[in-house]
Amino acid sequence: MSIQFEEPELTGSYDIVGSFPKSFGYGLEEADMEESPVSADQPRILLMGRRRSGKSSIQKVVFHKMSPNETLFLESTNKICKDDISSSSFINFQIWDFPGQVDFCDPTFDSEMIFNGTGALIFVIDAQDDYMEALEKLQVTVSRAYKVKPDINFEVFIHKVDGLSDDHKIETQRDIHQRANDDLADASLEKVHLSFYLTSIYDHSIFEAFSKVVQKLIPQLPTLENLLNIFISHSGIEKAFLFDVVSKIYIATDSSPVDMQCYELCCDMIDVVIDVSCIYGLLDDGSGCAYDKESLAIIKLNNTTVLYLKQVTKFLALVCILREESFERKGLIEYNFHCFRNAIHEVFEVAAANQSGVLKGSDSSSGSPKFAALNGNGL
Ligand SMILES: Nc1nc2c(ncn2[C@@H]2O[C@H](COP(=O)(O)OP(=O)(O)OP(=O)(O)O)[C@@H](O)[C@H]2O)c(=O)[nH]1
Repeated sequence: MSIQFEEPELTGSYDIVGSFPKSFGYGLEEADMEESPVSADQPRILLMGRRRSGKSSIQKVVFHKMSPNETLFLESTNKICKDDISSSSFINFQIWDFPGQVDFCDPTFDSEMIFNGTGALIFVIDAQDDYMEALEKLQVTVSRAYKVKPDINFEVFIHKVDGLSDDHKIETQRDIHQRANDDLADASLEKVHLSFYLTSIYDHSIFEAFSKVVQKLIPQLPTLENLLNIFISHSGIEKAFLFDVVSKIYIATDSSPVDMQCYELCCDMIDVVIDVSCIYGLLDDGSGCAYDKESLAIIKLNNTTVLYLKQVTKFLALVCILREESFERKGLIEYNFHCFRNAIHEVFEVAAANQSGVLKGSDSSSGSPKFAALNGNGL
């Protein structure tokens, strides 16, 4: 495998002890750009479930780069932990990690306040344990939340599946799916939709699942997918992901199916780029950014595949997979990337303007970007 990096002057100060830099050092040139896909009052993603089901581990591994083995030493959570990740991530949500023993009958539990600002409720079930009690708790939790805010997305993580055989995983998912929906029907809540995911912190499944949860909360998702589709079809690219760099959650991808191996390859590429930048890209005094608007990396694999990463905004990166022969038209890809990047900026500028009540004129995202076609003609 040959690795070719094009990393112009990366500067910044980082603590690189086995984790992502805390001060990510985003380029000041974009500091004034509002990237939030959601309103300023920050909707929440709640992590609920029984004790020791793995809630804090999920939050630490996905958003704080904790290694899965370190989660063995996490102490039990005994009060609601509110984590605001918006300063380092595109994802402008608060993650609220609930203690497993939370009691809905407790008068101090203010369900109105807790569920009202909630976008998604993730209920974590330990698949290695007896899940009957967890299912009871799921039903009570969903009933409570649905009463307060019926449009919450209810997401069920069937977690710790690393300990299960493939057959056992499928059987467990089928059983939990069936029982959970039966319980809701018994409570006359058959119209509530639950989504199920098989997850583990020991592989990329937790990132994939979180990606899907977050995507449902991004109002601009159809526009982003559309832009990615146009970009790849005009550039000879096989697959493209728009990544939140700090969490490795993909906030959008083109409409071709997601292959887990491709996703893992792209996640690994982000790790390599940021690690190399942190180690070799900073100035001697430790100042600068590990990831800025010049960040670009190209990795050629020994199977005629090329990985291409480029900065889109201070939190987002486009990571593409393409064939070596398509990469011969590098100029075309770069030109189309430029159009794509501008379009993404417009999408979020319009979103920010809408949030602040200032509507942009006809030069908004509704105008389609002028991508060049594979034969080189403008569209
Ligand atoms: N095998 C396996 N173990 C996991 C996984 N996720 C978490 N764990 C382990 O599960 C245990 C409990 O994890 P926590 O994250 O503390 O669980 P919690 O739900 O936050 O627990 P409370 O704070 O008590 O509610 C830890 O020992 C983790 O290492 C997983 O995907 N696979």
